[in-house]
Parts: sequence; structure tokens; C-alpha cells
Amino acid sequence: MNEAGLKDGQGMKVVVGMSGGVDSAVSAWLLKQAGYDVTGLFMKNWEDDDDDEYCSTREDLVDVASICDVIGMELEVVNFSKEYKDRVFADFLREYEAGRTPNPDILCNSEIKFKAFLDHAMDLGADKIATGHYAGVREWTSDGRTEYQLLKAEDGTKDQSYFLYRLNQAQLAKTIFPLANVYKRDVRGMAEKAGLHVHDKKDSTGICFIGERPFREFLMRYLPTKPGEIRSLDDNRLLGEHQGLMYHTIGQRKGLHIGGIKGNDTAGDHEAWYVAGKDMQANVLYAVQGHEHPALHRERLVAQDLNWIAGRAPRTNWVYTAKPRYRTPDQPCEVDRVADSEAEIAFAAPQWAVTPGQSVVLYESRVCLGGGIIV
Ligand SMILES: Nc1ncnc2c1ncn2[C@@H]1O[C@H](COP(=O)(O)OP(=O)(O)OP(=O)(O)O)[C@@H](O)[C@H]1O
Repeated sequence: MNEAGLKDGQGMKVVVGMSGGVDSAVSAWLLKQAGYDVTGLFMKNWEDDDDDEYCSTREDLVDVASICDVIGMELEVVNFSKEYKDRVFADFLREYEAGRTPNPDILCNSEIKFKAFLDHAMDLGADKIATGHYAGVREWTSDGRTEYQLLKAEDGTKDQSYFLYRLNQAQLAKTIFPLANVYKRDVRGMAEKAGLHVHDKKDSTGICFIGERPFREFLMRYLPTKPGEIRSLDDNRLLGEHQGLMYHTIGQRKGLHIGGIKGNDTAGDHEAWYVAGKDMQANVLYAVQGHEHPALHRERLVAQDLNWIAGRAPRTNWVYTAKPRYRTPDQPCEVDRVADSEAEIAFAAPQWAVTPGQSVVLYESRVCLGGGIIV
């Protein structure tokens, strides 16, 4: 075992997804230190002529080349922009058009990083692939059955298992997460010690293909505006106009431009407005006033398009925890009803701004069981 708890690699061939960031650089370095035969693979997932201003792909590739040089490993480059457009971006647009708020990074993991990328790595003769995700994987035997479990990262503040809940047994069987037991606060120091110049590189933020660009502007290029009314959910009062339901998400406060509206004299009338619902048919956006408005809280949700990592559904009448969105701390819950196509989850406490299109991910202690897409 090395400092990250990695087993001796004994020359096992691993292809590491290299983004140009510090996490994947340190992941590759740790594997190399542990005796794996490591190759870096950089993938290009997005191609757009007007993107130079916001897209850092070129600089990232330069960084990857230098990292591979320092570590002493081969670098391969692959273009998955067609696969990305067909399998991730098309779904992203469809979901927005239907008024939901999807999470393309989740689909990018199950369809690109752990499918197209994994297949390509196997073609290159790899035994396993590795990424710099903060998550863990372990082989677990109970009741005579052996399975791969997806685990939360040791560094709970950085855990990314939420984004990986759509992986299956075959994908996990081929995966190493070298940062499973590493704290983010130590990663930059490790990179510096290893002589990797990206030790002080800024972490990437946001959805990969959108990068730092203004989101609404980006979406408008693909989904034209469709103006409609904004109404108060409580009394149907006309509050203003929206430019398209797809530009808004449940719980959103900014960008409604109705802050100054005064209606009657009831107390609290100066509280901020939040998006509480969408009527897709009538093209009406419904808003409520105040963060604590009951319409923004839900004790139950229904999820579809389910993926259970072990290949079997969770138990009903059993206390688990779940995240109805990435940034929400784990919430105690029970699975009330579960079938192949749909599950209903009841939380111990009401959840704020449960949003269709986002994923609900279920955990039993540190083990990620899977989840589904909120409808
Ligand atoms: N363009 C890419 N080519 C190959 N692998 C990638 C690419 N982008 C991301 N990955 C892999 O997916 C992992 C998680 O990606 P994410 O975008 O969440 O990066 P991150 O957590 O900021 O990590 P990093 O510091 O490595 O960028 C990365 O650590 C890397 O292994």
C-alpha cells in the first residue's frame, strides 16, 4: 500500500483520464508510484468554432502533455465529440426543452468516461481505467455474493459519488479511483512534491462544455426564446414576463426581474420571489414569495430512469439517506415504493426546491446504491 492506500500495481496496465487538472495529475502520479504501467488519455468532447473565448481545451492539452512528461508516461488523445453530442448533449437539450433541469455531468460519466473512454482504453490493452474523481470502489462479498460497490470518498467535502450513480458492475470492475482515500487539501502539496506545475491550477467549475460562459446565452443558441407570463402561484396575479420556461429552474431567485412588484399590503410582500412551478402547456412560470414558502418544500418525490449499482432495488421500510441534489447534505429517507420504472422516496424532513431533471441518489452509510431522475 502506498500513501494513498493503493495496492502494488505489479505492472498492471492502467489508462488514466487526464483533464489537465491537479486531481487527475496526482492520480496518475500515485498510480505510477505504486508500480502501475500508466498511460494518460486526454479526450476532447466538445468542438465549436466560436468557443475559443471560453474553452480551455488547448491549454488543458498542453498541461496534460507536460504532466505526462514529468511523470514519464505515454499520452494518447481521442476525440469523442460525436459520442458526446449524440449521447449527452442531445439529452441535455431535450430535457431543457421539456422544462426540466438535467445534470449532463452524470450522463457524461456513464456514457463517455465510463463507456466510450473505457472501451477505447480496453482497445489500447488496458486492464483498468482510472480517473481523478473523489469516490471509492471496493469488491464486497456478503451472503455468498460478490459485487463492486461505489463508495463515498474519504474526503466527504469533495465526494463525487453523486455524479457516478449511473455506473454498473462491469464499469466499476474496471475502475480505480486513486483519490478515494486522499484529502483534497493534501493534493496540491503532493503535486508540488511531484514537480507537477498544475499544483496551483484553478479547479474547473460548471458543466464541462459550458465552462465559464453565461449559461442563458449558451442555451439561447440552441433553444429559441418563447416569452410567456410569470404568475403568482398563490393568487394567479400577473407578475411579469419570462423569455422561456427552459431558462428557469425550481428555487431560482435571480433573473426573474419581478423583485419590485407590490401587490397587496400583507406582511412579507417585500420578500424575494422564487420559481415554484412551470406549466409547460400554457407556458406560464409560477413564482412564490419567500424562501420558506410551503410550495418550495416537498417531503416526497418520484424518480424514474433508475439505476441500482448492485443490480437490485433497495428495500422498502428501511432507513437510507439520499441527496435530492448534489449540494444537499445526505437526508434521511425511506423508499416507499419501488418498481422497475419508478421509485417513490419519502424524506424525514421536507426538502427545499426538489427539481425535475435533477438526480436523487441513495446511500446506505458510505455505499452509493444508485438512484434516478426526479420527475
Ligand atoms: N478531457 C478529459 N480527458 C480525460 N479525462 C478527463 C477529462 N476531463 C475529466 N477527465 C477525468 O474525469 C475526472 C473528473 O473530472 P472533473 O471534471 O470532475 O474534474 P476535477 O474533479 O476538476 O479533476 P481534475 O483536477 O483532474 O480536472 C478527472 O479527474 C479526469 O480523470
